[in-house]
Amino acid sequence: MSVATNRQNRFDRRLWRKFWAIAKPYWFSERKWKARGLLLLLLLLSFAVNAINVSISFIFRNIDTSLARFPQTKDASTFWQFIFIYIGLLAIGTPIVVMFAYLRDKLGLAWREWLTNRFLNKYMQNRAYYQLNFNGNIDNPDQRIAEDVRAFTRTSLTFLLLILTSVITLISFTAVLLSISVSLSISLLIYAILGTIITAWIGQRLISINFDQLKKEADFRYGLIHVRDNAESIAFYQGEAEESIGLRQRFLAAIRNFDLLISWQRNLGFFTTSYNYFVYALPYLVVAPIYFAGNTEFGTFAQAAIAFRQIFNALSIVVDQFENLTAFAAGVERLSSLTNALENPSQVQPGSTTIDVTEAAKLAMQRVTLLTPNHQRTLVEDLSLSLEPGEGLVLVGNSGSGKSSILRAIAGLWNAGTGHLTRPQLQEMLFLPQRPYMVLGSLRSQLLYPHTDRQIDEEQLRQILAQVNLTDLPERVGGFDAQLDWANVLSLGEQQRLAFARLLLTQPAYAILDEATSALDLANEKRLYQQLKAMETTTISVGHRASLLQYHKYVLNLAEDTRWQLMLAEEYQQTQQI
Ligand SMILES: Nc1ncnc2c1ncn2[C@@H]1O[C@H](COP(=O)(O)OP(=O)(O)OP(=O)(O)O)[C@@H](O)[C@H]1O
Repeated sequence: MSVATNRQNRFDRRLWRKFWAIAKPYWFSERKWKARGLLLLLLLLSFAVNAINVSISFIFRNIDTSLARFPQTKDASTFWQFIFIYIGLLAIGTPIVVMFAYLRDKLGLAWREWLTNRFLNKYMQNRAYYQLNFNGNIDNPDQRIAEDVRAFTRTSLTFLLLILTSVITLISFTAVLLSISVSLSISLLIYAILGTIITAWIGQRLISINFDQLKKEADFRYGLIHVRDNAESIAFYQGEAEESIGLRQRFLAAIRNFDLLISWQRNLGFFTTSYNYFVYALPYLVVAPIYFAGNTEFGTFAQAAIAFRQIFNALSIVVDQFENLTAFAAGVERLSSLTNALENPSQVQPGSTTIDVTEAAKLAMQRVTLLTPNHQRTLVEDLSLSLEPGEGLVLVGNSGSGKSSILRAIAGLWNAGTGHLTRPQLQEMLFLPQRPYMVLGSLRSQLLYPHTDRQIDEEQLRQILAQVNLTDLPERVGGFDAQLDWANVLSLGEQQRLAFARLLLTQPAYAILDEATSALDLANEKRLYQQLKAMETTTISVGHRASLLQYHKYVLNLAEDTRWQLMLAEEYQQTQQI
C-alpha cells in the first residue's frame, strides 16, 4: 500500500472516530428512547417504501408485456388491471414517502436542539467563551455552534438513512435482477464499484476546499458584524474606505475559494454526469441479447431498467453524495476541534505553572508572578500584598503595565504564573470592566444583570437610578421594559453610571472597578464612591485620576519592567505633589 493511501486510511479512520465522538452522546442521552424509537420507525417506513418500489417494477413489467402481446392476443384487460393496481399503490405509497421525509427532519431537529444545547452549555461553562479567544486554532465558534451543528445533525441522518435504505434496496432488487440475468447483475456491480473508486480519487481535494470555504464565509460574516458593532467609531474616523477594503478582502477570499470549489466540482461533474447517463443504456445492452435469443419477454426491459436504476442508485451513494460528504467531513473536523477546545478551554500547556488560588474573607497575594496567557510576557514579579475588608486599593501605572491583568488574575480569568492568591468567593465580588458592558435586553435586565431573575420593584429601581443621576432614563427610553441597542444609544458616561447602578443593586462585598468612572465628571465620581463606602463595599480600582486616591487606603504602583511598589494612598499623593 502506498504512503498516500495509508495516510488517507488513517485520515478516514480518524474522521470516523471524530464523527462518532460528536454523534454518540445523543443516542445514549436521556432522550435516547425517543430518538431510537423514531429511527426504528423510519427504518420500518423505508422497508415499506422499498416494498412499494419492488411492486412497481413488477407492475410495469406486466404493463409492458401486455402492450407487447396486444397485436396477437387483443386483450386490454390485463393492461387496465395493472394500471388500477398502480393507482392503488400510489394512494398507499404517497403518505408513506411523505411521512418518511417528515419524520427524518423531525428527528434531525430534535437532535440539533439537544446537541446545540450541549455545545452552548460547554461554551458558557468555565468561561470557555472567553478562553477560546486566545486559541488561535478555533476560528468563529459562533458559526460552529449555529451552522455546523445544524448541518451535522441533518446530514448525518440523511446519510444514515440513505445508507440503510440503499442496503435494503440493494438486497431486494438484486434478487429481482438475478432472476432476470446473472451477467446483468455482475456488470452493474463492476460498473458501480469502479465509479465509486474514481469519484473518491478525483474528489479528495474537495474536502480541504470545503473546510476552507466554511472558515472564509464565517470570516466575511464576522467582518460585517464588526462594522455594525463599531459603526459610530468608523463613521467618526471616516474609515469607510479602509473598512471596505478589509471587507472586500474577506469576501474575495471566500469567492476565490468558492471558485476553486466549483472548478473541482466541474472536474468531478465531467465524470459523474457521463457515468450517470451511460447507466441508462447498460440494462438494454445486457438484456437485448437474451431477448433476441427469445429467452425472455418484452416487459423484462422495463423491469430491468427499474431494478437496474434502483441498484445503481444504491451502489452510487458515494458518487452522488461525494460533494455533500466532503462538506460534511469539513463540518465534522470543525465540530471536533471545537469539542476538544471546550474540554480544555484554558489550554494549560504541559509543564507551565499556574497561580494557586484559595478562597477566604480577605484579598491577599504571596509572591505572585503574573504572565500573559501565552506565557510570553511577565507583567509583574513577586507581588505580595494583603487587604483587610474595608481597605481600598487603587492600581496605578503606565498604560500596558498590567493593571487590568491583575484584576483578571483576581477574577480567575488569567492564571499563568506562580505564587499564591487568596480572594473572597467570586459571588461576593462584582467586576466593572473598562468598557461598560451593555446586555442585549430591556432596561430592567440591564440593571439586574447578571442576576436578572431577582424580583425588584420599579420603585426601588428608580431609587437606584436616582443615586447614579439617571432619574429620567426610564421615561426617556420608554420604560423599564424598553429594549434598545444600549451600547449605541447611551453615552459612555451614562453606560458607566448604569453599570454602577448594577453595582448598587447587587451590593457586593468587593467591587473591582477597572477605570469604571473614567468618563464621569468628578462630582458624579465622588457621589458614586461615597455610595459604595456607605454600603461598606471594599473597592479595588484602576484609574489614572488623582481624585480616586482619596477613596482607597493603599496604592499599588506598577512599573513597566515588572517591578511594583505598595504604599499608603496619602504617602503616594505626597510623592506626586513633590
Ligand atoms: N490576551 C492577551 N494575550 C497577550 N498579551 C495580552 C493580552 N491582553 C493584554 N495583553 C498585554 O498585557 C499587557 C498588560 O495589559 P493590561 O490590560 O493589564 O494593561 P493596563 O495596565 O491595564 O493598561 P491600560 O492602562 O492601557 O488599560 C499589555 O502589554 C497588553 O498588550
